[in-house]
Amino acid sequence: MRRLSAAERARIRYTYEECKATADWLLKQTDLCPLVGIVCGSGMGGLADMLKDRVVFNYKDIPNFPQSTVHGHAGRLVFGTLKGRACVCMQGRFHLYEGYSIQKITLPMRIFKLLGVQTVMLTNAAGGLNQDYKVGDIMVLKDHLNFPGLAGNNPLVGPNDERFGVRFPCMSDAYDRELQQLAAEVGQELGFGDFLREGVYSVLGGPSFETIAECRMLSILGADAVGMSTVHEVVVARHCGMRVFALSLITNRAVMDYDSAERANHEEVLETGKLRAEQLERLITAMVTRLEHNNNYV
Ligand SMILES: O=P(O)(O)O[C@H]1O[C@H](CO)[C@@H](O)[C@H]1O
Ligand code: HPA
Repeated sequence: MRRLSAAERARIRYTYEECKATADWLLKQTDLCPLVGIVCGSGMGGLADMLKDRVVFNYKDIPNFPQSTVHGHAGRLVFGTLKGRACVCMQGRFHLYEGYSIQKITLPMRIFKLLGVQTVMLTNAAGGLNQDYKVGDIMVLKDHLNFPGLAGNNPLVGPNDERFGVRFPCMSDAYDRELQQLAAEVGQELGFGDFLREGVYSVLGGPSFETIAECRMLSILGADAVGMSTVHEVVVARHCGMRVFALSLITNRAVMDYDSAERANHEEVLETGKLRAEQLERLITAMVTRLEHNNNYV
């Protein structure tokens, strides 16, 4: 992991004007006006490679942007086209456990909004809690359990700028139902029915993986998968009015049994990402293509 400077750590949030300056800086250097923003989960950075006519920015060169510190998150913002549709893709996301503030790890969502993005497609690697899930399943998120948020760590804590959104945003419609339906249709057409699921994602702070008792608790509470990301981005994306689609690649089975010899580890997470890379790319591409054919979707 790269060491963070004291100044990088200290900064908590950015103003509307600072976010706008970052978005304008990016827009000045590309002719593309992306309507779709994609976030690559751990080991899923290959999704960014499917873009054509790419303009690539390293996070370290983007004003106000944090830096990626996690293996499997390259740290590049990639503009490009997917079947003619202008997209922007985060090849690497930020997590709470990297030491950034929750406002800072979600800054890219506000930059997406100011770039003109209308639909955000988030991906993540997650541990499967649902006993029916297998490693390699793709779970479309229909809802979440926001544990940091329930404990007061919500990215919208602090002064609210109405130019982004309202003080008290609704979250009962966080995951766009039409986009969930679209994923189901496209998944069937691609022959992915056997490994496409829908479920509830629970987010914890990490970076330690869960104990057996924690996994059992999450399962009892209705979670189908567990991870350390995505939900914070969803809250900020919804606050500023973007439509959200999210999926989890089940990279490992959460350990629920004291007799189990399984141990969660990041290497397995990255390996599973590689195994399903092609199907993930096909699903996202087909969905984006369908967005293009129906303006109601964006
Ligand atoms: O959620 P993404 O970024 O895919 O990463 C997941 O993979 C890492 C653990 O292996 C954690 O960061 C977890 O959140
Ligand atoms: N727990 C938390 N985060 C994860 C996991 C897990 O089992 N797998 C991938 N990300």
